[in-house]
Amino acid sequence: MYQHYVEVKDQYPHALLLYRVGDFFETFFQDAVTVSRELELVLTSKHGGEAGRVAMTGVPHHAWERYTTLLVEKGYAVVICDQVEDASEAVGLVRREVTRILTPGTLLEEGMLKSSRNNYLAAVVIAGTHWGLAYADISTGEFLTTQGSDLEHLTQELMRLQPSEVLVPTNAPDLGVLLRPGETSPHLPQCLPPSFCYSLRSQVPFSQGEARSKLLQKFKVRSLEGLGCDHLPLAVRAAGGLLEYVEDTQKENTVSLQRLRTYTLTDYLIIDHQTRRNLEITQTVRDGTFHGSLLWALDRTSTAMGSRALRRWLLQPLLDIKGIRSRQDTIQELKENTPLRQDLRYLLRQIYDLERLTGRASSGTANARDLIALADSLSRLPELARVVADASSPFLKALQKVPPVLEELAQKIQAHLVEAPPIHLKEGGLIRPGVNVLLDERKATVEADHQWIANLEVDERAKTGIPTLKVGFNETFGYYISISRTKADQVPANYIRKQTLKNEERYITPELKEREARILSARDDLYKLEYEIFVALREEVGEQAEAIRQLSRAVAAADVLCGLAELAVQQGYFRPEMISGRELEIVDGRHPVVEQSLPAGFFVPNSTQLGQDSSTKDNPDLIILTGPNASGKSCYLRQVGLIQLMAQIGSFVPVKSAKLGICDRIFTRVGAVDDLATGQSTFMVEMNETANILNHATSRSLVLLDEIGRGTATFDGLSIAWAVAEYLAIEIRSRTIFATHYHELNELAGMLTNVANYQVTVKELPDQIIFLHQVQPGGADKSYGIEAGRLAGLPAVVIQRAKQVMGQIEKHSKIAIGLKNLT
Ligand SMILES: Nc1ncnc2c1ncn2[C@@H]1O[C@H](COP(=O)(O)OP(=O)(O)OP(=O)(O)O)[C@@H](O)[C@H]1O
Repeated sequence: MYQHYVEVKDQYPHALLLYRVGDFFETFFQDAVTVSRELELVLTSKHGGEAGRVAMTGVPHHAWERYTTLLVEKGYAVVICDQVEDASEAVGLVRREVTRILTPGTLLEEGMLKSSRNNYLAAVVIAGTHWGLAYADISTGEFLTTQGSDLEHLTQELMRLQPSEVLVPTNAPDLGVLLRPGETSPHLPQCLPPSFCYSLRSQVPFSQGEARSKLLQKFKVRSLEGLGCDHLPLAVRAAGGLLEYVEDTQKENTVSLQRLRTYTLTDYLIIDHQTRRNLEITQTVRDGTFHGSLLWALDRTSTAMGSRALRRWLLQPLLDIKGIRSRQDTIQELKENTPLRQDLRYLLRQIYDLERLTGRASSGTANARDLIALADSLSRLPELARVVADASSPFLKALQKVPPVLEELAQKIQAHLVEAPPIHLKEGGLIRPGVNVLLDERKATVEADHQWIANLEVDERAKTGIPTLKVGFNETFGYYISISRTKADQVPANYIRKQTLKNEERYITPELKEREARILSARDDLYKLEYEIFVALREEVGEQAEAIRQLSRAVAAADVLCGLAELAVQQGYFRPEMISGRELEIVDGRHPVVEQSLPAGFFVPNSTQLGQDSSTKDNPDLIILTGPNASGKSCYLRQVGLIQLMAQIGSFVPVKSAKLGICDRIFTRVGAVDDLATGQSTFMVEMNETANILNHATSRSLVLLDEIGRGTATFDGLSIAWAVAEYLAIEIRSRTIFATHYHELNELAGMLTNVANYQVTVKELPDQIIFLHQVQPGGADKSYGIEAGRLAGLPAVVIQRAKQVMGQIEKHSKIAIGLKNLT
């Protein structure tokens, strides 16, 4: 056995090998040490012949999923080598084979996945500054590919996807290594962010020829034109290499991936990683929690599929007005029609994760409970179709027809499987009576046998006169007759003693043993047939995978929109008018997350006007926003960004009314945090982010700047802030809100027609400042910084001195800047 173990282990030197021995999955040698350390399990050792004492750590076979999940979460690849024949039937060593390779990106099992987010496996191919990226979620079947020519975009796309594992073809000698987050290798291209798991793979499957033929073969097409990637060699190489890896790791499970879809980054609103972080779209900046994020505030979905879809939409808002409007139409219909919305939500809540259940069915890992859940969900779809029968909006119409084949499939599953089947598939109890004649016969035989055993107990009690006599069964001895030791002298002569326990003696009789052989083989035949019927049923589901998934996608989208409609009703959101121009007009906007964290009515709404074609002071391109600390500048900035982003996923927004031009990108630069991980100072992070904005923003972008130039000397900082504001207003003409404590920037408005000053107002009382949180035209003339210091408890002498110093500075410094092109 050890020899076989070592042979298998040699093929997977970089993975942990879980090797089935009896009721355990064992690990040996160094793997045992690692597993014992990582899972805090006892490390034992056993004599292993020539190998001497062998370290081992085992986990019970029925709990392998739980333990494997923990190992995979810690960034290990795990190889499962299972027994593939019945130990009792084996001649010599039980045959074992690798049945599954689990890596972070190739999970299917329910307990290993998070229901509200996709689990992406990605593959990258880099050639100079050009790159190809493919990604798939094998649990839901999504499979996409793209290509680009700027490595920065590759990084941004990976940050959007947050893949669990990234495949990288290399010439590394140690192929097969899985680098855990933070681990480095000289073979990993520099541009790849260190926060992911990387699998170093051979170049071969990622070569043009191999990858291409893999895709052609998988999707049964003659050319890649239909998949949209014929002209994108790097995208093809990434997709082909990814496909090969999936097949390699899934072994006998065939994964049904949807048809490969090619996409372009410029099809979507671009939000870079910093902006996604700053706008707290999926997690908060402060502590990285979901609670307090935009997704948290917006998610009113009823299904896991809807929840995943909403996350995808928020990370990839649209540019296409038509697409946005058809989402809006659906929300509008659902918002206006309360009974429709409520009925739909009620039914959606009864639909399980069809996408992943289908994935497990088609890969052969679904159990009977999965199929029951799938059938129950499918059988809700006709009801769903009836509820939306009169609906007129696009996403509801998509639910109006359920292919009859799916209805029939649901009925068939329900007719075949018992209502509450066991988890194990090979121990019977799955199939209803009346499904299969042979099965019913076998059941009758097994039942007759049970009856025979029950009668035997009664008969033997009568024969022997021992009322406590029992017939029992265990896996080692089979059936036996148990008699308490005190009655042992009354045992008939034909009883053969088999085992002596503390209080009982166990016997067999030739008659019982003969019958036992029949009973056990009848039972095995029954279980086998039940399993075969189940597998055939599961395969039938697998054949309909594409149809089920197509409908699941429609259900997920309707769920997202229904949730957004519910949100719009609960929170008083309205439909923004989406236009192709540059105008951004928000009347009484609110911050969607802060508003929900405050008591009702406490949030102060504020309006915004930016970017009309003929810019005036009322409709500037750039707003300089001043106001004391904690008055609400950051909140206002983010509010505008979030409203624009929500509008571009098709959602209604927290406003009284809004007219919003489509943005190509949203940029933010918000309060600097030291990026210790990359060894950059606060100021350098700030400058990098600002450079990125100035190099990429267009007149269609929305730029939100919260302080620039704070991390350096005042005059340096002010000078940079001035030059940046001027460049944005004159050269780029993006729509910009620039929050700052440098009041000098207010002078810009006097020189440029497309710049306006706004301030967040406060009310000053003798010993306190009241924050009104109202944004009004005009620049603040005072920064209240010293006042804030006093309120925070700085000693009175320090405050006094600070006022003196400020007076001096104000007296001596007279800044006259003027405009770049006017000087
Ligand atoms: N419109 C509003 N209505 C009600 N409360 C608000 C509003 N805007 C901001 N707040 C509250 O004020 C607090 C401070 O806001 P914010 O952080 O935006 O201030 P700031 O002006 O950016 O401060 P600093 O200059 O110190 O960064 C927020 O936590 C929020 O609770």
